[in-house]
Amino acid sequence: MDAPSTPPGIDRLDLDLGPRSYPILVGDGLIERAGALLRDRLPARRAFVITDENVAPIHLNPLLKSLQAGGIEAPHLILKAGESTKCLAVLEEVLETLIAVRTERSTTLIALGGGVIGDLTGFAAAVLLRGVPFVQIPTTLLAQVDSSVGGKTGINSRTGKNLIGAFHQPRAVLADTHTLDTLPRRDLLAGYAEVVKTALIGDAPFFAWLEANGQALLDGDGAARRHAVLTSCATKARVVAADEREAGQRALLNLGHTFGHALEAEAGFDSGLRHGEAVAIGLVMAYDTSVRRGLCPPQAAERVRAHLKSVGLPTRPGDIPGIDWPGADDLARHVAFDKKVKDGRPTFVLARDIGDTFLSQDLTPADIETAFAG
Ligand SMILES: NC(=O)c1ccc[n+]([C@@H]2O[C@H](COP(=O)([O-])OP(=O)(O)OC[C@H]3O[C@@H](n4cnc5c(N)ncnc54)[C@H](O)[C@@H]3O)[C@@H](O)[C@H]2O)c1
Ligand SMILES: O=C(O)C(=O)C[C@@H](O)[C@H](O)[C@H](O)COP(=O)(O)O
Ligand SMILES: [Zn+2]
Repeated sequence: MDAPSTPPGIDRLDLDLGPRSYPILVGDGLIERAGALLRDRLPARRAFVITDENVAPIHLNPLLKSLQAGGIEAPHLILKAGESTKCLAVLEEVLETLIAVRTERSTTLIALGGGVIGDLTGFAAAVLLRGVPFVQIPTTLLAQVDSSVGGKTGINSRTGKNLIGAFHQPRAVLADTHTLDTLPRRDLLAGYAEVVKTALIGDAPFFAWLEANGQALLDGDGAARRHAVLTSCATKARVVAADEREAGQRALLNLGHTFGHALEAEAGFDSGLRHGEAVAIGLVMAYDTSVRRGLCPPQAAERVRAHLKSVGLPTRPGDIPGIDWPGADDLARHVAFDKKVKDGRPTFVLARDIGDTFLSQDLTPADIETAFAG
């Protein structure tokens, strides 16, 4: 993609993937400027916006107005909000709608919403007509710092998280940091867990920065939010550029996720448990397990737990009200469905310290069950 100069007030990063490279634009008010920012980046001035019932009343009209002003024709579809939307039945509804309105190969799908809408829309774009372009307009902290970047798209199977999907990179990411002002606190916090994860995998100074500034970020400090979004996207872009399809080191971005995905699946995708909450608990499990195996100093695990707790994130399954958890043995068995299982053995991301993580196939079934038992 060409690299036209970035308009004032907007920060730009680039995910470098040769012909599939794309810009990540971060700033306040990007939705109102989307038409101007996208008009010369799309293969045709034809798009289709997919969003959800919570985002639509707040952010859809400004986007449609802006697209129209940019000469981009864009019908839209509004889906039910929440994790249970990331499923085959809704994917079918989306695809049949897109086919019925005669979507062409040069029509760009626009995902306006959080990670659920981004993952589902991206996957629809990957398979419709064997692939159409798509753009991410992430409206949650989680989507701005993580899910909109990197091209992992997909849905949940009845059994497990993201088990049906494809790598399909967006043409551009427009992260409008103003949208975070309307995000419910619980979802803001859930997104913050992925920021912490990003720091923990390889950036100890960023973790220290979060210990000092995380609360301000959560309380609405615009400069802190922008710094966190840019730092997280820069790390993610670097990791993905080096290993787009997770042949190796990209799996570090899965820190806490093997535990977290088992929690999400066993709780049920309609339980209300947020992905970021499961990741927060999974981060603690990964650090505690690393301590138990003698790999990591206990002070590092304590810092992780203390920081997550201090901002109000859960650190144990029991911290989430209203979920009837299965036993640790059932949770441990769920790990067999993880996409990182190789030769029948699960791969975990373990830690040597804050900002120092590595992949391991050495955990025993007993280690895993102990982790879930807490
Ligand atoms: N593809 C990836 O690399 C990747 C990375 C991390 C997470 N994920 C996936 O992302 C999903 C979680 O994403 P999420 O946390 O954004 O959840 P989400 O998409 O369900 O959004 C959270 C809630 O916030 C509402 N919302 C969104 N933006 C809003 C706004 N600006 N104002 C008011 N309400 C708003 C939504 O309607 C929803 O109710 C999970 O399915 C997870 O597996 C994917
Ligand atoms: O982009 C990645 O790579 C990640 O692992 C980011 C994760 O935060 C994200 O939850 C992702 O969807 C997990 O991917 P999965 O392959 O474990 O389903
Ligand atoms: Zn995640």
